[in-house]
Amino acid sequence: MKALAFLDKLTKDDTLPGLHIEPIKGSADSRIRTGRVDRGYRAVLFKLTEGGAVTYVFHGVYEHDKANHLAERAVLKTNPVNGVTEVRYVEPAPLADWEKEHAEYEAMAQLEAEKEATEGARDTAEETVAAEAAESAQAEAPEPAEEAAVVAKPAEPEVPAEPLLTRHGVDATALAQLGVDEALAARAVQAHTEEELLAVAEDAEAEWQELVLIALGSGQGIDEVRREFGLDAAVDTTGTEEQRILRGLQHPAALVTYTWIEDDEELRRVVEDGDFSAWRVFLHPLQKEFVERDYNGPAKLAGGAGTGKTVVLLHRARRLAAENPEARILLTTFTRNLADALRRDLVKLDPTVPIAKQLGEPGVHVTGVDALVRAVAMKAGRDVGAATGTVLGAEGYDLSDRRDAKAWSEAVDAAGGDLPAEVANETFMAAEYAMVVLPKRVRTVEEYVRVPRRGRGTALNRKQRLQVWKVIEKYRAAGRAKGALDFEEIAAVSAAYAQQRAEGGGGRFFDHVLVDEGQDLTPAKWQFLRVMVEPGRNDMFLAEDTHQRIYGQKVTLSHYGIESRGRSRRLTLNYRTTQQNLGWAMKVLDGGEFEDLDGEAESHTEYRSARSGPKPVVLAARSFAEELDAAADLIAKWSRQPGVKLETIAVLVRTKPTLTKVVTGLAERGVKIRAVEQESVRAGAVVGMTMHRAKGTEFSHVLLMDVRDGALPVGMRKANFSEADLDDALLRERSLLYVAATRARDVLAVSYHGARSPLLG
Ligand SMILES: Nc1ncnc2c1ncn2[C@@H]1O[C@H](COP(=O)(O)OP(=O)(O)OP(=O)(O)O)[C@@H](O)[C@H]1O
Repeated sequence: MKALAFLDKLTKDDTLPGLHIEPIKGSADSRIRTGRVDRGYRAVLFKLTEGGAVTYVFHGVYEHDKANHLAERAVLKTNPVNGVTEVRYVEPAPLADWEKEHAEYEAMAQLEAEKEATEGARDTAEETVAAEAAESAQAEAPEPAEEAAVVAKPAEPEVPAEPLLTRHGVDATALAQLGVDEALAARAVQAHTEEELLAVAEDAEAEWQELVLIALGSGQGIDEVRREFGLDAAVDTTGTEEQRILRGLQHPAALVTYTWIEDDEELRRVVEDGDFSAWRVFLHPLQKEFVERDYNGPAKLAGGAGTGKTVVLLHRARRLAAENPEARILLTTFTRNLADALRRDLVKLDPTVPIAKQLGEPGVHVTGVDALVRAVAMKAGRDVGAATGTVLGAEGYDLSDRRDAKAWSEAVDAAGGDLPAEVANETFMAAEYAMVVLPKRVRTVEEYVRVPRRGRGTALNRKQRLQVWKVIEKYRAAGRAKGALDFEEIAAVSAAYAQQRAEGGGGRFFDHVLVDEGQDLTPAKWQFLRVMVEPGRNDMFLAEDTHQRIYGQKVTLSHYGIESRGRSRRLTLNYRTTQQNLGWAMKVLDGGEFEDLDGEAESHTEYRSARSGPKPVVLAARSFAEELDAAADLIAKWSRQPGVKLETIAVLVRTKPTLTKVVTGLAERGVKIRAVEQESVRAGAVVGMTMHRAKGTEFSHVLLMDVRDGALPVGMRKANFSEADLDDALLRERSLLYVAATRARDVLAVSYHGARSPLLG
């Protein structure tokens, strides 16, 4: 906070007396300056003067003596191989210590910030300040949790004979050609395991070098890394040193560390917020590319949990809105809670982004996809008849009436026949309807016996198809009698209406469509989103993580008219959680087979984090009461740690009834906990949530409870499931545990009583 106030004053006037900007005698770089942040801490900066303009490069805030120690040795220069501007030290220094103190300072500043009022309006900046990312207090590695009652620790993997980078075909020469420091490269090529490489990478003085090593260690090809970080361009050596340094600060690799605070409005916002949320300012080069690039058709961004897919969508929405204030931009996702979070974060990113409240208004319209489907259906009004005719072969539905949950089993009973149990059940029928019948607009038995059933795991012969259609007819007849539609039907009807409206010259509802959590959408919803926008430049941008599919069936977009192949890329660096938590979560995925929305096999082995922390703890108990005791103790311990607020601790469980029991049980043991369902998280209590509700959220400490055999995977009536439906249901349970585990930023713990869940391996 104080660092931000310092930066703010500096952009106004660097001669302000309170700043005490001073050179250091005998410093290795004559540009170095230190400035007063408060009694005990000083900022370290470089002052560049070029063509009469002054630019400060903000290096960080340190305790007084360390600041001087650093300032004596730090040198700002460009990397001779690639031109990236970096800070180097004339002699190796114990950076880790300084960083620790830096983080302590941030934690202290955070506490003080709570007491202090934020400063008011700002004047226009005269200088430009390139600010280095301030390590946030939350990035501080917490104390390892004590491993009480631990029964299961992950087995230590065997160390392979060949070093990690050698196995990926990378040697010291290749690293030198990228511009990685010789000493760092020499150590990196010796690392045998990912953990060792991560430890080496953490010592990199330049952040881009750390990220490059992590990317190469995860198996990313060297050419791809070179392209991603802009290391393939020829170095421009013209001009003065000052000019080269300024140019090197604009390099894609430098922009992971430096940003330009020229825009006073931007700085004011960051200062007033009292937190320098890195995601608002610093993007990974690949994230930046996704924000800025134009695509001639639907583009897809895949990526593991916490790789910043949502961050990219928010920046992209803002970019599109800034480029064309008249543009109608849809930012949508699966649930209302997630849409609310997207809206909040978009406003946080930039309160000047126009938010469209009504369908058809210019600006960014942020809404859950079901709400949008209904809004479009309501718009259709009387015109909806033609659309229901196209989809269902009948008219006269009331769009506000929903089907009830038992409708499928009633239809199965009413149709009779001798279908095998694994077909004659609600799960199979609802999926057949959503995956084949509705998206293919099947209205008659003749159409149904001929329709391709691509992607459906269970084959049906002609006789079985006739019988399945009987069930579907019963289902439709019951709906018609009530005039009611289910969620999928209304999406298909709204899609048909929007299509007919566009074909009749009525135009589209949006100019750009951005979708988060795409893996959870059904075919009818994809078809609906497809017709919201005219095919063409920047029409659709989709973010997905197939490993996080926890609803519905696997969808291949090209089957439903959305062709993103050739415009698909993947983010692999996890910004949210530690390597230890991520490693644990990825092990959960090991037993499953996954395909993305392009129908390509998706692996999770490339996901990495640059952060380190304690290993996840698994607590075993003999009874539910004992599990609650252990959980209450653990939460009490977490909440006593400095800086940990209750609402940053979450307890996640598989089902709503378990949530009720856990919240009651923990409250009886003195834990201040609140169950959170539709509403958003409020301060002052530990958060209890179902794992489904936790999708898209994050907490510093996460405890997954009741992860026992019989509770996760949740009990299924297995006899009634076809093999394919059972496999898919189990895959979703696996994904759910992965989603839940990847909500933890710093500390993850898992508990169960009785026998552990088979998903724990
Ligand atoms: N470039 C960045 N710099 C710093 N932090 C970042 C960056 N990108 C993302 N983050 C942070 O990482 C976390 C995860 O980001 P985000 O929610 O966008 O990821 P996601 O891929 O959508 O995750 P999930 O699929 O798990 O919901 C957030 O706390 C976000 O602020």
